[in-house]
Amino acid sequence: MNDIWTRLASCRAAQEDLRISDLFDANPARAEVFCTSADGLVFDWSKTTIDDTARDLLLDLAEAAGVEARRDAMFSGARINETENRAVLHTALRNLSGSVTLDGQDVMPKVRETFDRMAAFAGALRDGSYAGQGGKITDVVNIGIGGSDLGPYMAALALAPYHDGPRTHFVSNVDGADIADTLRGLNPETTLVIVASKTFTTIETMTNARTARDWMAGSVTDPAAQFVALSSAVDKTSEFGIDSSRVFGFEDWVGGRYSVWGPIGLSVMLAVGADDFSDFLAGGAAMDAHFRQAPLAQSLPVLLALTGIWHHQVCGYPTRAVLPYDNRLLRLPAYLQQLEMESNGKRVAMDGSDLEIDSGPVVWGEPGTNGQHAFYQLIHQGTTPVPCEFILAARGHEPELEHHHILLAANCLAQSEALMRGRDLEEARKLMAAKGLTGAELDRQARHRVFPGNRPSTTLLIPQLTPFALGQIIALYEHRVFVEGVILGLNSYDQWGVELGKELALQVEPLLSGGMGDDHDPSTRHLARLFRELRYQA
Ligand SMILES: O=P(O)(O)OC[C@H]1O[C@](O)(CO)[C@@H](O)[C@@H]1O
Repeated sequence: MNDIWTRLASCRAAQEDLRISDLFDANPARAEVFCTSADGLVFDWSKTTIDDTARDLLLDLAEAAGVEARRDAMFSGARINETENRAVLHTALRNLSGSVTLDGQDVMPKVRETFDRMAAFAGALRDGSYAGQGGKITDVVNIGIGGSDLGPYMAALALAPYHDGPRTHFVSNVDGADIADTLRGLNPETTLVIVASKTFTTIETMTNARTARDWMAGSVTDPAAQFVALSSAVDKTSEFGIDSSRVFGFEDWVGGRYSVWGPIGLSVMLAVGADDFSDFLAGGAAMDAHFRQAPLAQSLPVLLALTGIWHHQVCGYPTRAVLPYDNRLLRLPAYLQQLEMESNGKRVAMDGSDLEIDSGPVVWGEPGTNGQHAFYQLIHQGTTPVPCEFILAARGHEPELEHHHILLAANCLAQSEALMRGRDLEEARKLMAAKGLTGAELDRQARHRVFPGNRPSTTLLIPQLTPFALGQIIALYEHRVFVEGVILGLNSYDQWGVELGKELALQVEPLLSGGMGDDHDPSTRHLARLFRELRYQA
């Protein structure tokens, strides 16, 4: 592999004066050749500096890393999460007719049974046969954090046009403002609280769950009857007092950030119904089938991963932006931040050695067109290129507002064109001359109006943001993370990097109420003292 990395570096070095537009001149079919589709999803990666040589080397890299063998190992239930000795089988949650054996046992009967229980509960809640102590459930509050919040929250917003169940709310932050603002205005007698936590020990979630239970107990005689638990620690859910009929469990082979497909997605199922939720699963399963069957050169997850590797590890661009031109994908960037950065933000390889190459990039983003009026200035004219990943649906859900959708789409395509094309000094000078400027002032003003261009982007085009398409998109990004992780040689499925801060928070807490805390550094002790002083000032 080292040899391929070296050749990739040389290939990039040889591109010093290359402009993406030159690649289109050299190959009139580039727009079609560097555009790959699967099951209605179109991935355009032509507006990048990946030329034929780079593409072939990147594909060699995927092959040399053993992506296909590792992929097959994942789907077959091998314990590829080696630092936690766990299988990685979230894909089983979306392929209900499949069969997967783990330690000699078929895991699917339990998965199907849990799905059926979820669907029955969702049906009962939606038709009112399961009700709160004040009548039909009107509001559902999902309490969770990280993967127990970001996935369902993102999906519930994305599927708003399909939402015909109770209102859904999401509380994640331990900041009391989050739960206070959410519960204010809700009726405890018609509210269902979902405690979503894989471990059922996460301090933020358990603190919020207890606060919600106290809130409920102020109004109803049996608060626990309006609580549901989603967890892989089923024993802990009974300690909390939730009846086993409203506990939906899952196994440790479902990672937190990969868990929206199972019980953690219950809030989404309550909102849109079991049929639409099944379509979401079907979209994920269709992407799984594509990933397993398509050759590397035709595989959307592989190509998305390889553009990521090219931009970050080869070109050295430190971040990438995810820019959905779809307001309902508002939480997709936040969701992908956890998916990508918690999975691939690591400095040690699977075998315990230091990673010899940069791990995953910083991921960030915001829906267009809002981002255009905020940070696109930097994307167009800042000194560091930001590879942009545009996402666009051909159809919206508001036929009466079609002109909005056309404008939205025009902006999306215009941005990727502008990023690639740029505007040179000569053109900028002409613009300034047309405004009547001359001499040094013309030069000065023109320079500010130059766009360097040659900035890479990809575009994912979907027919419409349906439950099926959302499932495809999420599974696509999950597998992209997997492929990048295999190429980098790290374990995408653990998250040891979140532990130290959690441990120290428990030790800092007494310091804030006046404890000695000699174990802490001078700055932390000083800040804690200032915090106490400010807190107790009148
Ligand atoms: O579902 P749990 O166990 O409450 O964990 C929540 C989140 O905390 C983490 O473990 C670390 O922040 C995430 O991986 C996970 O999604």
